[in-house]
Amino acid sequence: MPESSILVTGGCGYIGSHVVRQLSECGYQVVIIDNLSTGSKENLIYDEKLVVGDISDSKLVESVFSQYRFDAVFHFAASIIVPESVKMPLKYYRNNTVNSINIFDACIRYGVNKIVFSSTAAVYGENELLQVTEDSPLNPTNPYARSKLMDEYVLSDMRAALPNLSYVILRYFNVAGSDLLGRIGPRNPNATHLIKVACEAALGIRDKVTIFGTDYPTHDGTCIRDYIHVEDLAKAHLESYRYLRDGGDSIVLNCGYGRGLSVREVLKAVELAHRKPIKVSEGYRRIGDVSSVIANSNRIKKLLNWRPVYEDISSIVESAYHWEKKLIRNSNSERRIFSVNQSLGREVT
Ligand SMILES: NC(=O)c1ccc[n+]([C@@H]2O[C@H](COP(=O)([O-])OP(=O)(O)OC[C@H]3O[C@@H](n4cnc5c(N)ncnc54)[C@H](O)[C@@H]3O)[C@@H](O)[C@H]2O)c1
Ligand SMILES: O=c1ccn([C@@H]2O[C@H](COP(=O)(O)OP(=O)(O)O[C@H]3O[C@H](CO)[C@@H](O)[C@H](O)[C@H]3O)[C@@H](O)[C@H]2O)c(=O)[nH]1
Repeated sequence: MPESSILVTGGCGYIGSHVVRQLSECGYQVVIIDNLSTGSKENLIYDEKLVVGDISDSKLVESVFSQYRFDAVFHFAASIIVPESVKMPLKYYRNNTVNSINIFDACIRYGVNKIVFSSTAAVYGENELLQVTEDSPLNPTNPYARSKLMDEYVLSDMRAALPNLSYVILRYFNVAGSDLLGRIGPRNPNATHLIKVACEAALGIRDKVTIFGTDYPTHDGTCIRDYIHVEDLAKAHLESYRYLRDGGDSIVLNCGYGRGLSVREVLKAVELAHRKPIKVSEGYRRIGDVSSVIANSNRIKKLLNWRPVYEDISSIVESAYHWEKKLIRNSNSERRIFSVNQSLGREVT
């Protein structure tokens, strides 16, 4: 029987690849399924085993589960853009709910009884609370959030039917930043996330950043979010796995720091990293957005051996900013090689 490993769906994506990197650095064997729709092979720096394919493909999923012996599944693969989910709801219910069931079903059939699942703070929706706990009312306001909440219900029902199964559902708040050594980071060129967009605007990839709504009932009229560094979030996954291996029961955990920052405050932090003002315009509210969502993170601190390390917004923004700079440097040097080869009449592959 082959040595047991961890299956990571969506492991070439932004968050998944940081988790894969940390798992490899801790000596775990990792197998990844990714269709590379938004992820990239370049995010795998330790040459982990990658199966390029779609989790909707039952035959492919079957062949992966039958080929390896998995101790756990970390399920990241999903579509993640809130405004797109409002325009294309079925894409989200299909990829995030139906396709997740495909993976969960394989877990049951192959006796994989530990699942770490990527959920979202978006399941809380609009709320009047200073901080949301895992037991706060759930009121998702867009198809993306509802598609993820359905997965949570599916896992909870599976657990009720199969006492051997245990899961950790991690409700991520707003994830940002990148690997501190600048090896991996968010690569999607069509990013919509505030910090990436603002860094791109600072560095001239976009001409400006637009604030979506300045009339929210918050201290400066812009939306408030709890931004978490991707390195801290990745660590929460490794600790979740250890918790499950130690026999921990199924749980839902908020992954945030418990402090909220407005859009304007985030833009200030980007200007500080850039050491110059960035071009900002004020626009209308974006459909599907809620005014404020901040984590109460007492439970994760109590149940896992997890303590935030990069809580300061400047750490998050600086790593994001340096990553964007590196992407620009790399694409410029690729362009230079391309034009040198062209002028030498070489075929460029
Ligand atoms: N980024 C955030 O702020 C945030 C917040 C809350 C929750 N999440 C959740 O975290 C997870 C990862 O998000 P991310 O930001 O890394 O996004 P991402 O788009 O970078 O990563 C998703 C990965 O899944 C792959 N993928 C998508 N559909 C697939 C399919 N059908 N089959 C195989 N591979 C598929 C993509 O190619 C990509 O590599 C998602 O489940 C998302 O809902 C993200
Ligand atoms: O160009 C931009 C981009 C964003 N925003 C605002 O910035 C805030 C954060 O937006 P964004 O970075 O797009 O994240 P969210 O829409 O809050 O959603 C993220 O965070 C959620 C958890 O809170 C996850 O579920 C989602 O997957 C993830 O996209 C929101 O108020 C947006 O209106 C702007 O004003 N201008």
